[in-house]
Amino acid sequence: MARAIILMADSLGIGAAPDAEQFGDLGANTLAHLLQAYSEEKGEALDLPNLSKLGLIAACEAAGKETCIVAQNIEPSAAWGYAKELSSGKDTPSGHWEMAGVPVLFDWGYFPNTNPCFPQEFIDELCKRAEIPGILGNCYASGTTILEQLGEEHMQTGKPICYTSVDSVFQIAAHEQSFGLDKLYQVCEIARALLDEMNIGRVIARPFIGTSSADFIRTGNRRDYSVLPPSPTVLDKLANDGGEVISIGKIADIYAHQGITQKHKAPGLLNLLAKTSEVMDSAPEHSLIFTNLVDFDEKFGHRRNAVGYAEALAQFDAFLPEIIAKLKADDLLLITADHGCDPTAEGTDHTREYVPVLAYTPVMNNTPLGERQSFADIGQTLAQWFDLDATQYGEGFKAEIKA
Ligand SMILES: O=P(O)(O)O[C@H]1O[C@H](CO)[C@@H](O)[C@H]1O
Ligand SMILES: [Mn+2]
Ligand SMILES: [Mn+2]
Repeated sequence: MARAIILMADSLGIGAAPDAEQFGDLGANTLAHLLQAYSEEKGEALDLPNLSKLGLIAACEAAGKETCIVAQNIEPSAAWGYAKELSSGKDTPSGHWEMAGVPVLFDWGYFPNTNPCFPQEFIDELCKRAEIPGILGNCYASGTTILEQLGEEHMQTGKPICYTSVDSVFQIAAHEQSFGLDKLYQVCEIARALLDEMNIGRVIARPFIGTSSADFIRTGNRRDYSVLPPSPTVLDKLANDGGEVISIGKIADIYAHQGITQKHKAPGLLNLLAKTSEVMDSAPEHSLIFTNLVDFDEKFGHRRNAVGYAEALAQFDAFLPEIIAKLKADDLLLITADHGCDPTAEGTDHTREYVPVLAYTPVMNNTPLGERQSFADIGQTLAQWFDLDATQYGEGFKAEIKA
């Protein structure tokens, strides 16, 4: 019996994927570029000793073919590699589901980048069923910028702010008090039902508080309404085998609550890490602790805040010894990402990148894992780790790391 802990660093890409050009992402490299921006602004290199020891810098330099500016580049004492994505999109569910053994090989529905961008019949039906007087937005937008532009009008009119991006998403922002959180969730559920036939991956509730465009701020009550993964993931396999699948943060929402046996939420990077550490004390054998570290993406990647991203990464690095110290002999620690979000790229969208595949266990062979052909190699490795039936996709690497 064994356990596994996945720390999903949301958006920590490590170099443009071979198909990046098709996504307009030639030259993207989230990690290398945030390190560069940090050293330019601060006049000194960021120190990531623990991530470096786990092979993050080695993986980035191998995948992205760019030098990473770090204070010390320590020889890895873990298994490290990098993976490219088979799925057709560079969105969160695609990256996650592929990592759990189910790549998204169909095309999601997307809204056109026009103004307005949503079909009128859909909006009419949404307003009728939700009993709302209309919508604001109806365009591609950054979720924080659109609050500054339309938040006050929303409070005056009661019309929710609806927007999208290059991802397959329909996002609804509304004020927690003036519109009401429950009402926002209801509108999202109605939208979810209407958007299934358009194959839209997620409807996302984006509640916010504040009194004017000067102080609007999004709250932790975000909720994602995802379609179901197209087939059972390794999470379902483990849960069906009597294992515990413990979601920390957004994981349960991303997997549409499939194959999850326990859920914990916590606000912000350090609280998510602290919750992970706490859960490690009690999680039984045959359990997966799966944590999504969303701040990297939401607070820094999409906001194109490279220095903030770097500082958050240093906080993550500093927390790692506590997690590593709690690992038992048969525990597997995996660190990876679901896509890139290069904070130095144009626009505010994700970037199509390689992701790190870092694996550590107290009793192991330290070995380079090389270029992995799919994120699904992680799911297959988990299937091996927990003695489950093999997943359809992915090459597992348990034999390479197990001493
Ligand atoms: O700008 P915000 O609202 O953070 O939106 C981002 O969050 C969405 C879901 O991850 C992405 O599609 C991206 O557009
Ligand atoms: Mn993500
Ligand atoms: Mn994102």
